[in-house]
Amino acid sequence: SAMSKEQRVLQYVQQNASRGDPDSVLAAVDKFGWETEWAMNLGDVKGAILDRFVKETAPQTMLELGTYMGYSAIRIARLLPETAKFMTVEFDQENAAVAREMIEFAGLQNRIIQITSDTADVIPQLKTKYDVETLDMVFIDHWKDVYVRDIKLLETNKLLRKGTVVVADNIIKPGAPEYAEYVRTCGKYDSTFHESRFEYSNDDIDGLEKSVFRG
Ligand SMILES: Oc1cc(-c2ccc(F)cc2)cc2nccnc12
Ligand SMILES: [Mg+2]
Repeated sequence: SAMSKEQRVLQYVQQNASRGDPDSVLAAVDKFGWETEWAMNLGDVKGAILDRFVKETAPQTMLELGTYMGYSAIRIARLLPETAKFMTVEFDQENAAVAREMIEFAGLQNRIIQITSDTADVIPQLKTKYDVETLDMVFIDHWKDVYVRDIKLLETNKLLRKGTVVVADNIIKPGAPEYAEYVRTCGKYDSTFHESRFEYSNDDIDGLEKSVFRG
């Protein structure tokens, strides 16, 4: 059967990037996104903001909700030391399969623990099954209507500690208003909005919310 868009992106990466070179993989995905087919990766513009947050935080334990094709997992993992523990969770089996190959092509399969499951099932297992004590950083980029459910699950499962940095994509487009309202008003976070551009768009506005848990 014909290839999916995600498989076309993977093929473009395999034919145009250098194996074991994460920056060339990111550049290829971004070139494809700008010039050929839009896709819902974080992209280069918002990606540069996430890079800055990851460098500032230098997390030893990191969690990503929503792997998609693996683009932001590669963005994050390329900045982490060998000793860091980084888990990324994807529910869709086909996207997870593309991500596994993209991460392997980038040579980062030893830096990334890829989990194919529902985040609601994984979060309560992180301490017991994945040997996590608390998380230094979280990147939320899956379905907007489960952002609030999942950050509350992180809280109730005692996975956040004073200073844990939670970054969320798509605050404007498609929008996560309940999430923004929650982190900005519940009193548990110091939250700031970082305006940017929607992925592979010169016109549409989007942005990342950065919320530091007060402990
Ligand atoms: O960055 C994103 C953008 C969109 C999206 C799709 C279609 C539109 F028209 C607008 C926005 C969906 C997303 N789902 C999960 C994670 N990230 C997403
Ligand atoms: Mg997104």
